[in-house]
Amino acid sequence: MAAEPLSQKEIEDRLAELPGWSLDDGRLTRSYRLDSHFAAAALVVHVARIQDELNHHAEITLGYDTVGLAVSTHSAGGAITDLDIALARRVRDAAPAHGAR
Ligand SMILES: C[C@H](O)[C@H](O)[C@H]1CNC2=NC(N)=NC(=O)C2=N1
Repeated sequence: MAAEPLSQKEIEDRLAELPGWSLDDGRLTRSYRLDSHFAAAALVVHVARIQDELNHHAEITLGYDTVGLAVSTHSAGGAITDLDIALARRVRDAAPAHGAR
């Protein structure tokens, strides 16, 4: 079944449990800072594994000590759906072990 677009209120309710995540230009976004470039790259690899498990993929930007994520659901016309929320929750739970903040 195709994922349904979330309403603004549903997005806001879910964002309340996703510290640092926000809605930016219609995409769910978060930027993390890490202790080194290698730590940032390791987070990218970890997120890539999560994304393949979920079959849902964000645009990822690797900087010197930063990782930027931006996601929406292409198959829902670029809307925010629970697939985006599920990915953000998995990343939220995985990031602290990398020292991401
Ligand atoms: C065929 C495959 O299921 C789709 O292309 C998946 C892959 N990853 C995806 N990622 C995102 N962000 N949106 C999608 O609609 C999507 N669809």
